[in-house]
Amino acid sequence: MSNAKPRTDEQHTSTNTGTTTAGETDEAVREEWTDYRFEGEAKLSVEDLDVYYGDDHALESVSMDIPEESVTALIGPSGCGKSTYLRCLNRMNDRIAAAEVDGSVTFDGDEIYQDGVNLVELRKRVGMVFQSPNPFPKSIRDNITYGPRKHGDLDSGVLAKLLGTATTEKADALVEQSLRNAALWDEVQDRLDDNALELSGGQQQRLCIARCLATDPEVILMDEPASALDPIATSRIEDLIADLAEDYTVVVVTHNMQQAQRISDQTAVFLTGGQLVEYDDTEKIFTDPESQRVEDYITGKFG
Ligand SMILES: Nc1ncnc2c1ncn2[C@@H]1O[C@H](COP(=O)(O)OP(=O)(O)OP(=O)(O)O)[C@@H](O)[C@H]1O
Repeated sequence: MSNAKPRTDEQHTSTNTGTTTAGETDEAVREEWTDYRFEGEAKLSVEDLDVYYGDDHALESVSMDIPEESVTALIGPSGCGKSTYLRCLNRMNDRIAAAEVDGSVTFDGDEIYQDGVNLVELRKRVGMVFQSPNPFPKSIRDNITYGPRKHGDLDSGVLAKLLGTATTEKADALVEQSLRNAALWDEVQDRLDDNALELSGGQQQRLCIARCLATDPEVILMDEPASALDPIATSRIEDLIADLAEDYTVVVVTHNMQQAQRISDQTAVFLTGGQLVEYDDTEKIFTDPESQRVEDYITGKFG
């Protein structure tokens, strides 16, 4: 999965008391706990991000680098800002009239919060999968080809170059490739013209992932992608996420701490007030967190 590496002891020196030492502020300590270092490039880099919904300060000065080709889990109690944070990464909060975003997010080094950014292009490169499967009420095939057709990608652009010549052949190849990558091909290859709403919930969610893959993203944002699914379907989604991380940068919100431990390379813990309190290798977060509040949260003492 990831090439992310833990910090060295010199870089990672705070104690496990959750309290401040003389002269330090809470902020200073938290910054140290959230300054996750890794080898390789940051795919997304978030700096001093604040989000307000009217008077509600939903995210408070969050800074966080996300390593490429790995799984980053976002955990924390309800209302702590995980979904808000996720939506900042492809500017989906722009669609919420009350949301005001302040700060910087760079994607491959380019600022996404600047004038002139092509949001359609951004959201193709930074795709999103939601909590409840939301396939279009169309055939399985059309669910996959809808986006690329709408954006003309079957006739020009990267997908066209990748996928043969005639448009129909390109579409067939795209459908098969996307469904294979979403681990759904074997189950639906004989029913591509059936309505997607006839699929099971777990199949619908994998179709939504396939639909996202069909637009050729580099990052996949997932907001509790398995919370509406039964244990078997959840397990398939978890396996799929692990596979996807070989080629994509995956950021996933989950309420399920066992799931975060199973699927992620690094975990960010948000707590009440929209604060990122600790960000580190998943194993470290779940076995030896620095913050007492994080320890209390992951051991079920609150939240
Ligand atoms: N569209 C919105 N309009 C107004 N306030 C919102 C909106 N979306 C979220 N909020 C507020 O922002 C805060 C953070 O919400 P958010 O959904 O990001 O948290 P979360 O950690 O994802 O919660 P959950 O785990 O319950 O999904 C909450 O106080 C919430 O009420």
